[in-house]
Amino acid sequence: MSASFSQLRAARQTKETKSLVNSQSENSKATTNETFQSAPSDFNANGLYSSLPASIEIKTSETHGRGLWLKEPLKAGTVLINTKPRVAVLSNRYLDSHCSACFEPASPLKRCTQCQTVYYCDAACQTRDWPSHKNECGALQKWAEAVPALDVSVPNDGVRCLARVLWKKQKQGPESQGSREIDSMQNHRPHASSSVIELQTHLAHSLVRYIGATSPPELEAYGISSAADLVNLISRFTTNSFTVTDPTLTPIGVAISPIIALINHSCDPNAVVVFPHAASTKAKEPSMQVIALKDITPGSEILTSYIDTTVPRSLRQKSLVETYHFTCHCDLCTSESATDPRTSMACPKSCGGVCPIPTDEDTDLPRCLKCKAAVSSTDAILDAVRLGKEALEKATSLQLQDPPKARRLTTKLIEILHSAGIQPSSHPLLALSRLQHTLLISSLSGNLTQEALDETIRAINCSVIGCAAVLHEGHPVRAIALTELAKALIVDEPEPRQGPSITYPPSGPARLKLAYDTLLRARHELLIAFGRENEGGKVGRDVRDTLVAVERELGVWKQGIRNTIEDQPVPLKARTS
Ligand SMILES: C[S@@+](CC[C@H](N)C(=O)[O-])C[C@H]1O[C@@H](n2cnc3c(N)ncnc32)[C@H](O)[C@@H]1O
Repeated sequence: MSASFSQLRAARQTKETKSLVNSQSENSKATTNETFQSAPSDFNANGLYSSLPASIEIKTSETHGRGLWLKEPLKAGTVLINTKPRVAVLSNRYLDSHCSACFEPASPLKRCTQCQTVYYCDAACQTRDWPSHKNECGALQKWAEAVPALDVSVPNDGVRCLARVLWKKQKQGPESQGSREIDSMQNHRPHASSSVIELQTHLAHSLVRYIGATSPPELEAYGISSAADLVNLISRFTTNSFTVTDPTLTPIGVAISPIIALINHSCDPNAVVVFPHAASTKAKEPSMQVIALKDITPGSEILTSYIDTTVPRSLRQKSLVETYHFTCHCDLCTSESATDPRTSMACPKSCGGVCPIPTDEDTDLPRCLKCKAAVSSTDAILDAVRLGKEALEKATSLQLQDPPKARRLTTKLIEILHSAGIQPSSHPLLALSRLQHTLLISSLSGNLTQEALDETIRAINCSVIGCAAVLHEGHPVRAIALTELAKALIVDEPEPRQGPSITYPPSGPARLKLAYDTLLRARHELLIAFGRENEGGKVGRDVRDTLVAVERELGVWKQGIRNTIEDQPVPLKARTS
């Protein structure tokens, strides 16, 4: 079986943004303790959210604002909402490698001859994108002429996305359904800190310059009659935008969907937002879907996660407050369990139990939950965790600029944290493992050695184990990590080891069998993560095809063994008996 590492994708950010990989819980405590009311019927009477499926209704509460609630039971892996983003832009980084209409990577791509900035697969993609690109084309040219340096010759992703919102508003009119849905997205401007206001003001200046408005009356065509209107729009964008991801969850763009933005957050979500890539041979545009991660009962709120839920509660709460201005009261955040796998380490007496990782705030020594042994070497553990966090920050910032350095840093700190007994699901070990796994995949070349391949497999296996402990079955991050493990296991071994396999990963036929079992697990999870009706998205369909090929190979191998056995001379003893 031969596979290549070029198929395995790298560069995924450890940090999730509200988007892709949103996960959630069935009934969070917050929802059970409060009164949620069906939204006034004028939501729909006004024509807002008219594309909401009949199985879903909008309800409101004082603490959460509006949210989406399910009226019918639904199974994990069911598509709850399938919509086109209102606007979407490719990130600057991918403008010359991906088509700006369908967001697919292609080579060769055709460049827009006017702005020379965006690329398309073909004339069909270009024609489809023209209504959105029309204003943008001229604006990009003017921007490039005016800027002082090449590295800022295209405005940032946020400015380009917001400009597309404004051009759409101008075309459809400020009173159109689309414009009103954008205007009714949650706005946190009154709660913004002074540093956020400064940032938003800066963004507002860039936006006005980019769309080419030179006086306030010109902005009225976009439904903007004051500076406050402009900053409100930017504030809504911050709270409600989504990260567009490619099939392996690499962030490649930014999108806005007012309907999907109605979904509230839980750190233990019951649904995820994905860009599954249609089952058709060629996706025409990035479709955005909300998929049930768990079986959901009628009368439950649909909840996704806005943030990376593999990190401990304190970090989750910090990013939710900073970006979304609320404190989460989901089951995961309010439960008192001493055994959060995000903050646990092995028993210091190696009894097989776990204990909480010590913190600076502890007044008593943490103890093993099984044998009650105390963790006495708290200073050494605190040091290891602190170093791990510093290395994670540094390696994350170096991952694009200097990947070998980032790789060395992650490898060193993973070893230190392992020796300190930190569990693979704990922070920052899991984050470092995920980063290392990504970096190792992208570093593999044609001259692959057995050692490098096995090291990569072990690293991916660590992140699979960690993710499985903290993310629900079928979570896209978990499903993709399993897929990458399976794909690494089927790469041809440069020097297969002889004799019985006692170490991980095994070699030879045992490796192929492990690859097959891992592919089966990955397929099961992909069907949930990216939807059964999408056949698990693009990756799910690839895994299905790979499974068929591996089955054939395993069949040949089993047949070969049978033939070999049948070809053996009958033992002498048997002949005489
Ligand atoms: C994307 S919007 C979700 C829809 C929003 N509730 C609305 O009415 O438009 C995100 C905002 O909803 C609120 N929100 C979301 N999840 C919440 C939660 N679990 N608890 C409290 N507020 C929440 C916060 O104000 C957050 O900034």
